[in-house]
Amino acid sequence: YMKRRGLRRRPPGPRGLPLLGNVFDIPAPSDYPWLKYHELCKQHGTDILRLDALGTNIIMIDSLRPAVELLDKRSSIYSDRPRMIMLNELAGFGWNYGSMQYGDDWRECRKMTHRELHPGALTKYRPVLLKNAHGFLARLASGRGAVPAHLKHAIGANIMEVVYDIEVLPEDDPFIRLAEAGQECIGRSTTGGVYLVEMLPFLKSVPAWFPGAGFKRQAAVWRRAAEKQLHVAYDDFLRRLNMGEASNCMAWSLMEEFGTGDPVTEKRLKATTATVYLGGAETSASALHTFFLAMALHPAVQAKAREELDRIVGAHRLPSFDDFGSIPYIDAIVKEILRWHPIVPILMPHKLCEDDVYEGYHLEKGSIVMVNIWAILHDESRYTNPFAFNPDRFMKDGGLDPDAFDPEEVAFGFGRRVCPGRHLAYETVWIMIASVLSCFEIGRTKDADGQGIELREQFVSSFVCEPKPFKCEIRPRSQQHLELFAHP
Ligand code: HEM
Repeated sequence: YMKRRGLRRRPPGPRGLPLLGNVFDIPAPSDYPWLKYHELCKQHGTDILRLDALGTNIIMIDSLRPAVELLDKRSSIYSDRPRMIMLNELAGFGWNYGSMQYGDDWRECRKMTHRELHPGALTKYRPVLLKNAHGFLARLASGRGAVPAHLKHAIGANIMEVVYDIEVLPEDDPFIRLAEAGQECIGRSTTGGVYLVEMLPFLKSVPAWFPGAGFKRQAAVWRRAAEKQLHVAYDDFLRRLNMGEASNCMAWSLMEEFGTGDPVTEKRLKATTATVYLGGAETSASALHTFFLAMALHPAVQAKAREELDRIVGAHRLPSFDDFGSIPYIDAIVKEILRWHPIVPILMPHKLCEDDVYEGYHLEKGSIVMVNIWAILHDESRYTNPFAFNPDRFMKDGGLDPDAFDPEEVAFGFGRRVCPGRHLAYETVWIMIASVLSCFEIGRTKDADGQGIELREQFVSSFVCEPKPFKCEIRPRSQQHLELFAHP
């Protein structure tokens, strides 16, 4: 057997050190790992790279073909997740089905989510998305506060109402704050290479006071956030349900459908709603933050979008979901936002649960498989001039070009783990963008001499990627446009 094993060809990668393998080749999360991994793949002339992290194989996929071939077409063996000790076991997020291992609990949670968030079911939540988009316009018109905070509020408001029928407070809402804490924990604990405990599971039993066991103290803090996120909103929903006050929302429909008599079902229902709350509260806000930067940098794109909005929607009403599918340039902007600086540049890790062979390479059972989403969406053979923000790349003869490769195929992941919130995310981002561009112009902030101050295309390096803080000016297009929505 050893002999056969020795003959098996593994995917290329940097030569590792004895025992430690490639721990020093694994890019730090703060170091734009998608750029580093792409570089490594180029150095080794491969689009499927192998690294050894203390005995665990990491397979990093750098192009579309192997991603689709393995994660989509062979999804029955590529849909597990690694153990994620920090997140699932130490920090108490084991209920989060996004990081749960493949199995019945995960499958049932996904089914529950799909039932509520597939495109047909989503139409019942469109009024919520529209209302919160208008609330966002009012906040922009107020001239107070910063865009990212308004975005987090609008997206948080959507998710709380869709999932639990909870109306959030105008400021400082505790449910939104909880979601932020949860996101921070996920972001910091899942980025490969952060916590040594992932690679050396025996460290899990080191007591928290032991020098170097800072991860345990951190986990204890996150554990409280994890507990709250699972229980607080759900309990609030149950309380209102008992008083006959909770109405149509995800928790309510799932309860109608599945009942709560059975404790296993109730556990799954609670985990499903909490996972959607966790997964849905930040990602779309980051995408929209990217949108504001792109618009401040590209006035011509705004002008073109406004021209289309004026022609299709007119100047006397705001866009609504009746226009969904009929303003192609807005879809082109959404697609380009997903592509230009992908919100999740490196796919959440999948785990291969059987030995497999791809193009003569042996891929070992237990390997952690990741995809460089950023690299696929910047592949020059697919997108000319990939670093430029250019929605027109998706347009042809005034409509969407059916031959342009759609970033949605990649930006939301692959196979059985594909993002279950992708339609909700798309519709949310779409209505927000259409609404904002109908009423406002986004421009550079001017300095004392009336010159636009320099604006940089800089992004944070983290699991969920968004622009670094920047200043821009948001001007209503006219008084008439302001009168299209209620504002204080
Ligand atoms: C622009 C917004 C979004 C982007 C770019 C995005 C992207 C992703 C990606 C790349 C994955 C990993 C898929 C994989 O492992 O193959 C994922 C998983 C997930 N997303 Fe999203 N997402 C977005 C919005 C949302 C929203 C709004 C929700 C909630 C409704 C959500 C809920 C989830 C959940 C629960 C998972 C885990 C799925 C599983 O492991 O089975 N996401 N998302």
